[in-house]
Amino acid sequence: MTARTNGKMFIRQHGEGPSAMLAIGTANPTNLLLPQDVFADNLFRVTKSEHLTELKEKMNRICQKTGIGKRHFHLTEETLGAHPEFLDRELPSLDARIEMAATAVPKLAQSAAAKAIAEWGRPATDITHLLFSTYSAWEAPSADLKLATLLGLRPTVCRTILSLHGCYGGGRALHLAKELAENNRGARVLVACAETTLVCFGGPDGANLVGHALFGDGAGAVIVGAGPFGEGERPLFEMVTAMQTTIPRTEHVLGIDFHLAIQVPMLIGQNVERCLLDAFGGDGDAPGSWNELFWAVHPGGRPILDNIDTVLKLEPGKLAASRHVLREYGNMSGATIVFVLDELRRRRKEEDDGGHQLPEWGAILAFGPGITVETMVLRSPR
Ligand SMILES: CC(C)(COP(=O)(O)OP(=O)(O)OC[C@H]1O[C@@H](n2cnc3c(N)ncnc32)[C@H](O)[C@@H]1OP(=O)(O)O)[C@@H](O)C(=O)NCCC(=O)NCCSC(=O)CC(=O)O
Repeated sequence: MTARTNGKMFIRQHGEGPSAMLAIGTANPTNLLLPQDVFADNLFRVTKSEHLTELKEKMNRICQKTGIGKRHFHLTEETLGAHPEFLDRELPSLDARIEMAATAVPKLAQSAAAKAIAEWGRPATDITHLLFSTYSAWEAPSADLKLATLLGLRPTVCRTILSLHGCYGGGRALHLAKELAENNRGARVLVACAETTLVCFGGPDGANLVGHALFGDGAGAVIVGAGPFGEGERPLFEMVTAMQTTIPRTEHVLGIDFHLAIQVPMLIGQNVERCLLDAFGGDGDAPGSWNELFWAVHPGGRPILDNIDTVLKLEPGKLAASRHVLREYGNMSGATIVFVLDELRRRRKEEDDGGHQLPEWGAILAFGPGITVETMVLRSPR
């Protein structure tokens, strides 16, 4: 676009697409690290629910099947002791949760973002846009301003907060960052995602066991930019195309509380291939076998990954980065996909150093309430 105003020529230039991820950082709260095999004991003890023996047995059965080894949490037994209202749904607890999250969530995001910025190697003041995705912080001015201040971003940084997207928030933020970077020459977009379960935490009941067994706390950050790339900037994954799909008539099966309908893994399994074909621009342009790709899939739960393996006929190990993140951290909602991308690039580097032939093309799949699927086609620069 070119326009002439007061004799001055304004030219809006586009970046040289496609955009790319230039650096990745992750962080977890250090307050509490719980192995999954003691999670039920801990939960029922700290919530004074040990008399609910059948529920606890069921919790143990569920925990064993999650594919999770451990998770990090902001909330500790000590904090819960000071907030008995977090355990009793009859008592008002929203103000206390909001106040706690207002500090904890931007700080967690800061830890991840500082690592991404350090890897990127340029000053934080070179960031032009901030996209902060979280379901865990509700206040105004919003948590993106706090994060920008903590990081020392410049006053003209364009901030946007993405709220309540849940587990597809990371995918949505990356998708939006791609569009911003490609449409604004020189833009460097900081994507930050941070989630903490303290906003949904409650005493165990018949409906929230699976949520308790799956979710953990964490933050991820990615720097996204399009060419021309500066000295020292190294594209990790090119972001080639991106799509969002809402699966019709599934709006009631997933919410940002701990209630997850039992059909979720099946519904995702039934729909991912169509989303992928659309993202690749139709059946003719998709790879002959999905095994030709590398994969970054949101590990919403073990059966979700199992179903994707089955419907896409993936070879064992194709979802290894997702299974690793699920095992080490659990489901950290929108932040999880950044952990998967980080693990994926680590594994690819190791395999490359070992002389293995690596797939050039890949895909991101992230899911959340809606049911919404964010799909992105990636390419790894040679
Ligand atoms: C809960 C599981 C670990 C159980 O593993 P399996 O299904 O292999 O085992 P299973 O069939 O023997 O089930 C064990 C027990 O869990 C119960 N069970 C299974 N799924 C359930 C659900 N969604 N809600 C309530 N109970 C459930 C079964 O009835 C059974 O109870 P009993 O033992 O009494 O017979 C797994 O199904 C799982 O991870 N499900 C969650 C997947 C999911 O919806 N993820 C989306 C997360 S949300 C997300 O990522 C996006 C977002 O939030 O935005």
